[in-house]
Amino acid sequence: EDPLAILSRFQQYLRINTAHPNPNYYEAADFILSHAKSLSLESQTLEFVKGKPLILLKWPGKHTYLPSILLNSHTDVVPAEHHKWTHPPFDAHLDHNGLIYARGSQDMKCVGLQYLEAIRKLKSDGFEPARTVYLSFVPDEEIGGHDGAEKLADSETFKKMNVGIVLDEGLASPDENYRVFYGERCPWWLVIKATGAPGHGAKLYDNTAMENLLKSIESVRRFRAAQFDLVKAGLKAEGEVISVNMVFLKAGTPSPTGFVMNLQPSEAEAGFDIRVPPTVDQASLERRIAEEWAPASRNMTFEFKQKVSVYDKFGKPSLTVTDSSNPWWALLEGAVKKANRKLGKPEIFPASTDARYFREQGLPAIGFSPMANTPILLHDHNEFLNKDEYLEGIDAYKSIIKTYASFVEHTRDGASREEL
Ligand SMILES: CSCC[C@H](NC=O)C(=O)O
Ligand SMILES: [Zn+2]
Ligand SMILES: [Zn+2]
Repeated sequence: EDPLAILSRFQQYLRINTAHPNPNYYEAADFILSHAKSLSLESQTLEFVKGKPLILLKWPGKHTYLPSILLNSHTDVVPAEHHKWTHPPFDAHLDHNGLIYARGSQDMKCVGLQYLEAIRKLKSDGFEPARTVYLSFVPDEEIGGHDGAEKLADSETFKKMNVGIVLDEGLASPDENYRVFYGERCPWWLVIKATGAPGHGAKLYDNTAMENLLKSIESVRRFRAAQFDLVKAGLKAEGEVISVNMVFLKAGTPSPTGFVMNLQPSEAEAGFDIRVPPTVDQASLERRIAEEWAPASRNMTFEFKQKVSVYDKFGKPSLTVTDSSNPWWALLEGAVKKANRKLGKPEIFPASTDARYFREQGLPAIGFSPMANTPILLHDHNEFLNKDEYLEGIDAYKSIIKTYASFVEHTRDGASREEL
């Protein structure tokens, strides 16, 4: 097929404005459904929450008893500051260097459509899957996924799908190897609050709210620096340390001209975006927060706006095993190799994706977006993807989907289930 036709379908998807806070979900749904129809895939629109359609597509496999493959992607994108872009973020402009500029070109409309294009190619080759392949196009990932992937993973529909492996998004790779993720850090959004006696701005006294809060901030900063040093020294990867970033400070007594300057306030608070690797002992971080960052002895309290457990529902760290006990790894590696590409060392995703809802269920989930030789531009201005990288990604998925969908587990005596 003419690559321009393939690229023009990608551009069409990118031109649908699904940015928060008002994503045009129905237009995206119609677009995906029309593709599904042209590919003769079974389709279903699930609306767990009104106005937020989730599209589920099915390519039935020959062996319905085998666990299925789920290819997940989110249809929403983060907002863009239009005037700061070289090309408008929803034009999907293809420039003379072959770069397609658009919000969602990396995160992650590329992947959603690459799945479909790969299936289009496999179908035209006459390939028939042994395992059922599902595709989910979910809303709301960028705002937490609660009305999207989380509801899907908790649903009866999902149980019936008998999913055995999930593929979801990864990150672009500046070098020639694709990046691949076996887990992700858990978001803990912490608010700490200090109280203290108010008093005259000229008076030095102990236990003010500001002083109490500052002691905590100093303690958090020391911890942050120590974690960051491990990364700077090359001892740990970004996803292997706990990140803590202060995201707001709130204190002071407002006045018509700003803040009252000679009054020490009785309350002060700060917010932190903390990301916790699933390899971390959760209880010890909880103790640190309660004893060092917000100790009651210093008149401090704390609250989590969000706190995702590092453990799955069976109490195990929410990580997908990367050794030989998980055949999907070797299969992925082999399939990527067949497409003449290589995978980097498995990493922990530094932020959050919908994959956590599937790992939470105890399922293996792999984060992977086939973008090599590409700067990491997700959520940035001028997000772009090279057209050839996009097209090669389709071939990578073609190989992966073919490999995964043909995989028939072998029993210990070497006979496949099919033969038994
Ligand atoms: C934790 S809910 C928000 C999810 C968001 N995901 C992508 O950026 C993130 O901040 O990681
Ligand atoms: Zn994403
Ligand atoms: Zn994102």
